[in-house]
Amino acid sequence: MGRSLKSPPSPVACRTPGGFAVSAPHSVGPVDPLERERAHLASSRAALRAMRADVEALDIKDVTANWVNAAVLERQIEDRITALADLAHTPLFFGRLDYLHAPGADRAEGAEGEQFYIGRRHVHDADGDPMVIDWRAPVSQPFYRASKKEPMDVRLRRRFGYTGGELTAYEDEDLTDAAGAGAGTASKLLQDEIERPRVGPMRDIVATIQPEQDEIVRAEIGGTVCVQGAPGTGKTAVGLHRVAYLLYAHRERLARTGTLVVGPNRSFLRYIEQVLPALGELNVGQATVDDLVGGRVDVRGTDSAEAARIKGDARMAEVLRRAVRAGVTMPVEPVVVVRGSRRWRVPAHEVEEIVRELLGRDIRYGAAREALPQRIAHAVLVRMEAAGEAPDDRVQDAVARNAAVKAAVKTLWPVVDPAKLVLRLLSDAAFLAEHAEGVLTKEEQAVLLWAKPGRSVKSAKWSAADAVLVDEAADLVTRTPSLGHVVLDEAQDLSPMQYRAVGRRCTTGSATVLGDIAQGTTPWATPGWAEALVHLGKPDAVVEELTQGFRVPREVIAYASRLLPSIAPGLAEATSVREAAGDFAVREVPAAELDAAVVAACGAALRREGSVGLIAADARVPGLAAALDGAGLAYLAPGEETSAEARLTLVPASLAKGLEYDYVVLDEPAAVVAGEPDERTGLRRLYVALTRAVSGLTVLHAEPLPAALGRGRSGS
Ligand SMILES: Nc1ncnc2c1ncn2[C@@H]1O[C@H](COP(=O)(O)OP(=O)(O)OP(=O)(O)O)[C@@H](O)[C@H]1O
Repeated sequence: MGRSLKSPPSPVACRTPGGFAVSAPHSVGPVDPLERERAHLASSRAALRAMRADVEALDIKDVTANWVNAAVLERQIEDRITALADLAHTPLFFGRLDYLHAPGADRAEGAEGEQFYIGRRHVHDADGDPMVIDWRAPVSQPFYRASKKEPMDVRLRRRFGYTGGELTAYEDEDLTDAAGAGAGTASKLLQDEIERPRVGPMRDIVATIQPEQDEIVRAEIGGTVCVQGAPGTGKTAVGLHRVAYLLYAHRERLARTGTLVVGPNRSFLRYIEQVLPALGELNVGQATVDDLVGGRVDVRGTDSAEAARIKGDARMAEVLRRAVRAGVTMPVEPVVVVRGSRRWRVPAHEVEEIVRELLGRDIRYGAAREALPQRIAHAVLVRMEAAGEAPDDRVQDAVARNAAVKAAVKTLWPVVDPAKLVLRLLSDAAFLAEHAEGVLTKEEQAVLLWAKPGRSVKSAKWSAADAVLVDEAADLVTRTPSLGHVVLDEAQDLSPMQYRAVGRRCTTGSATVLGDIAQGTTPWATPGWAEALVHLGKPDAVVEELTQGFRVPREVIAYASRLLPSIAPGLAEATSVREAAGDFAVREVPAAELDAAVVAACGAALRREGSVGLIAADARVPGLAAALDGAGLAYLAPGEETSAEARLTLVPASLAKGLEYDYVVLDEPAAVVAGEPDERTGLRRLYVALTRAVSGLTVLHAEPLPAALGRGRSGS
C-alpha cells in the first residue's frame, strides 16, 4: 500500500524545521496527526502575519538620502506587503517532506532527518527558522520528483487537502517501500485537484506539478526550452511556473533584465494574469506579439492571407536589410575641415574606405552612423599629427561635430526612419523590386504592394504584419534591448518574422516556447519547431514533449484526436489523466432548431457546477448572442472573469485558444471549419474548439459533420 488518506500518526517525531514546536492552542501537543498539522498551519499563519507586521512597521524616513530612493524603497515595501498577504482560500502549505537525513548534512549514520512543509512562499518564525519552505527551493524539489525508485533521501511525502481554506485531509506516501515501486501510485488528492470544477481565471498548479512538468519548470536559465504538447497538457501552466521559478532562482539578474509572458490575445492574457501574482510574482510583463511591435505605427488595416504569409516570411528580413542600407552612398568628393587658419582634407577614396569598412561590419545601421563622423575625424587627426600638431580627444570630438563632417555623414549615411522605409517598400514598386530582386518573385512583390500607396506613416493603413516589418527595420537601425527571459505561449501561430521579433527581445536572455503544431491556425505559421527555433535565434533549444492531458476527458480527447491525421499527421494523441469519462454528446438537429437547441444545451450545462463555454464560428456569434438574449441567459465575453453568478461565456472560435470551461457547448462544427481560409486551418480551429472542455462537451450540428470527424460516432 503506497498511499493512505488520513493515515494513523506518523512514526516520525512531529518536529518542524528549526525545531519550531507544533503546539495546540492550550500548549498540549495534539495527538491526532490532522490536528497537529492544523496547529502547524495556525502557527505558520501567525508567523506570516508577524512577518507582514514587521514590514508594515518599517520606518524608512531615516535610511533614505533622497526622494527617488525613498519612492523605490516604498514601492518595494508595498510589493512585499502584498506578497505577504495571507489569502484565506490559498493554503499556506500543501505538502510535507520527511527527509531521512538533514539535507546537506553528511549522510553519516545517525544523521537526523528533517521535516519541511512546502508552500507557495517562505514563512519563518520570530527566530528566523523556516516554518514553510518555498516550493521553488532546492529542498522542495523531491516533493515533485521523488519516487519509490528514486526517493531522493525522502522517507515520507505528505499531501494536504483543503476545503474552503480549512485543512481537512492528508495523504501519505512511504517512499522507502521500494517493493511497492511502480504499483498503483494514483493520488486521490491529486486526482480531486485535477477534476475540480473550473470557475474564474486560471489558477496555479503548484501543489500538483508532475515530474515531467517539473523538469521543464526547473530547467536551467541559460538554455531555451521548447515544449510541444497536446491540448491541456499544462503548457501554459508550466510556462508560468517556470517564470516564477526563474525569478526565485535568479532574482537579482532578472529584476535587472526583466521577464515577459507573450500570449495570443488580450482575453487569453486576462485569463492567465492572476497566476503569477498568486505565486508572489508581481513584476512580470504580459503582452501579445502585436503589443510588442505596435509602438511605431497604428494598426488599422488587414492583409489577405497570401500577403500576410509573404510579409511573415523570413525572406522579408533580407529585403529589409538591403533596403535599410540602400541609402548609403560612396563619396565623390573629399571632406574638407577648416580649423582656424588651416584646412584638412580627407580624400574621397579614404572616406570610401571608411564607409565600406563600416558596411562590412556586423553592427547596427544607427551605430555605424554614429561611428562614421568619429572615423572621419580620426583621419583628420592623423593628418594634424603628421603636420606636427598634438590634438587630443577633445579635438577629435570637435572635428566630428564640424559642419563639413556632419554634412558628409548626412549624404553618405542618411538617417533611416523605419516606418517610412517600410511605407516606401510597400508603396513604391521600383524600390521594392530593387531590394527584393532574387529574394521574392515578381508575383510575390505584386501581392505585397498596397493597392492604394500609403501617403504618410500616419495615414497609411498598417496591418499587424506590417508592424512586424517596421519592428524588424527598427532593429536593423538600433538594437532592441534584450530581456532576461521570455515565455512565448501558443507559439505555433507565429510567422517567422514574428519569431524574429520575439527573439530579438531575448538575444542575451533565454526563452520558453510553448505550443502545439496541431493547433496552428494561421496561414503564415512556421511548419515545425526546429525551423521556428532558428527564426527565434535559439537553434540549440531543447524540444520536450508533454503528452499527459489534464483538461480534456478521455472520450472527448479521443473524439477530437480523429482530426490529427488530417491536421498534424506526426503527432501522437494525448492521454487523459482524468478518471471521470466525462459527459459527451454529438447531436444532429434540424437547421431551424439549431439556435434553440444550443440555448437549451447551455441552460442544461448551467444547471451543473462550474463554468460553461458556448463556442461557435465567429460568424455565428451575433445570431447566438441574440438567441441567448431572447432566452434571458446572461453571458460574458472571453477573458471576462466567470464567477458563481456569471458562468456562461460566448466564445468566438477564433478566441477559444488556450481557454477552458467545465462544460462546452460547441455549435455547428462545419461553420467553424468554413470560417477559415482553407480546410486544414479550419479543422485545426475545430480541434482547438473540441479540446476546451474539462467535464463535458455537447456538439450540436445541423449541417453534416466534417468528414474527418465522421468516422463512427453520431447521435450518441
Ligand atoms: N500538474 C497539474 N495538476 C493539476 N492541474 C494541471 C496540471 N497541469 C495542468 N493542469 C491543468 O490542466 C489545464 C490545462 O492546462 P494548460 O492550459 O496549461 O494546458 P495547455 O497545454 O496550455 O493547453 P492548450 O494547448 O489548450 O493551450 C489547466 O486547468 C491546468 O491548471
